[in-house]
Amino acid sequence: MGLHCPAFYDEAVIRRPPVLCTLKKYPTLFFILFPAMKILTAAQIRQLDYATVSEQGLSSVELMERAATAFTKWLRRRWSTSQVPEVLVLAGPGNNGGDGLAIARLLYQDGYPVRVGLLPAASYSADYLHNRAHLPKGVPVHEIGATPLELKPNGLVVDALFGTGLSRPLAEEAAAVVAQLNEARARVVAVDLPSGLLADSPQPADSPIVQASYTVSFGLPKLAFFLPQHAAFVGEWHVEDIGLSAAFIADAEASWFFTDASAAQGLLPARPPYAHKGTFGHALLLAGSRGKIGAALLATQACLRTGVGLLTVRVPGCGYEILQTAAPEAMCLADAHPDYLSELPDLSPYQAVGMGPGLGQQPASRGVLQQLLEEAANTSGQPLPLVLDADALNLLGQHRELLAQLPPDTVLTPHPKEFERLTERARDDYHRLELLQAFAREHRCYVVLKGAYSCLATPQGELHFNCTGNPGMATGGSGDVLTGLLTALRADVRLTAFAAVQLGVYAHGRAGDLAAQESGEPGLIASDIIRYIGPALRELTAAREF
Ligand SMILES: NC(=O)C1=CN([C@@H]2O[C@H](COP(=O)(O)OP(=O)(O)OC[C@H]3O[C@@H](n4cnc5c(N)ncnc54)[C@H](OP(=O)(O)O)[C@@H]3O)[C@@H](O)[C@H]2O)[C@@H](O)CC1
Ligand SMILES: Nc1ncnc2c1ncn2[C@@H]1O[C@H](COP(=O)(O)OP(=O)(O)O)[C@@H](O)[C@H]1O
Ligand SMILES: [K+]
Repeated sequence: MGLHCPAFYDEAVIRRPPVLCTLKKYPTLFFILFPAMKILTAAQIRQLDYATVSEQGLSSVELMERAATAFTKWLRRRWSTSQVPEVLVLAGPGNNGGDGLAIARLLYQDGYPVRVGLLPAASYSADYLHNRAHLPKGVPVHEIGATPLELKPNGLVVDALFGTGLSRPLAEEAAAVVAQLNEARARVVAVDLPSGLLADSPQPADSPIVQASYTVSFGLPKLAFFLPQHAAFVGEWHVEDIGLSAAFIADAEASWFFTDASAAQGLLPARPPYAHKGTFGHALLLAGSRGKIGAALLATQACLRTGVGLLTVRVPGCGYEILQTAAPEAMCLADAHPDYLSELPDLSPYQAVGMGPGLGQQPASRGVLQQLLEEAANTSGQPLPLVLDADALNLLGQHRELLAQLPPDTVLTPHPKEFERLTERARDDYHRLELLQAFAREHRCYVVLKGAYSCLATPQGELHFNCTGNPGMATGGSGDVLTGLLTALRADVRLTAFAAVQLGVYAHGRAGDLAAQESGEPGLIASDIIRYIGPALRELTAAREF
């Protein structure tokens, strides 16, 4: 999906049976749910191909036909024959090109005006040759690479040059074709992957890569789709089910995952009928400084709306009346200092503490953070769950010696800039993921790297990409809402740390999506997200068991 692409907020998605799921903004497309929503490497995807063929007694050409049929159905749903003056299918020499030739045949049979451009190569895959031989005679075919592409205005280009078999950057004829497509700003639909893009690993910054408007992929999303640096190449992405081996996917080793509706559904236990407020925990928020009490208030309201049993908020003196007036459900402890936090209250009543929104970076507030880390680690039994955000992270970045004191399972929610302050400047998005994985492992914490596909790193080194949220949430205060939400879920002792963070990040994005249905993306403000936390959590709550 491209960061620029229109969001799609469809409440119906979560009402689908759990076996079907959908990705983020494209609930029109769904695929079979595998137990853990894994993202496989290109090498594993090749093995998956073989496993599917042998398990289901298929020929590889039959699997290719499934892929081509799925792609063609997708295209037909989007554009009718009368809406496109021409579909130019560009086919490379491997199975991606084979898919393209099968797609050209199917589209031609459906009545689309199809033309095929073949990229010459020293050798071709067997399934490519099969589909080349079965291309109907009525489809005009010509070579591409040496001569300029002739692109019809408003025509569609199907990019089937290279997919997961790409082994090196594109050069010569292939690079020339990509340059022409990109220069012409052609409307390109990529088959499986935009040609020239590696599925799961870094490549030189100047690699020729097709800038697709849409990418229609098969079975599972590729890691490359989740990285902001690829938004201009991948465009709006979709994954189509082609019945790949569920058994192979279930057994495959993976450290990359994605959280979609099916993965998040049921993560929140229903409230027991005889519950009392103690059942859901007492949370403490340490937030706000003069001029930024709003951040504390947003976190407060989000924490309340997430269902915390009791909430106490510690704000500087200037925030006391604001908090008491705007959030009567919360208790308020005013700090002795009027402008910023200078003292840590007694932690014994609390099941979780959130710190950071609007905090400021005063030395006294750093002292509060330091004391919090020490006391949270030294509580009897399990360490006190912490959620650290915003200026709490910036203070950690300035005093990295404090990182060694993070209690295990602490949750950190940096945006990329804050994460950089905790580690180092990342060369690219892949390097940032490496830093993220290493940081979460070393400090035995959960880190939510916030963005379009927020990435949750676990102490075990897993990376989970979240599939909810929209660009309307790129507005001040959205992160404060997440802090409040996560603090409430960490105070709920019924949830593991992982479930609380995975659920919280998903629900935050889902609340933003529901809010955007009402307000539109530009009109969305952080308070709107808070109003939809309840409806988002209702969707995700497990059935009550007696
Ligand atoms: N698994 C699945 O789920 C399914 C997969 N399917 C489809 O198969 C696709 C993968 O097909 P694939 O393995 O044949 O690889 P593909 O991308 O066509 O390229 C390989 C060819 O390109 C060549 N080549 C490589 N790099 C190059 C370069 N830079 N410049 C020039 N040449 C280069 C390479 O040559 P070599 O590296 O050996 O020199 C070889 O000839 C996958 O993306 C999907 O579309 C579906 O049909 C069914 C379900
Ligand atoms: N384009 C986007 N798509 C999805 N979610 C987004 C997008 N932009 C921002 N968000 C979400 O909004 C929140 C912004 O947090 P943050 O940058 O800390 O904002 P602030 O500090 O202003 O509260 C994060 O949870 C992030 O994942
Ligand atoms: K392609």
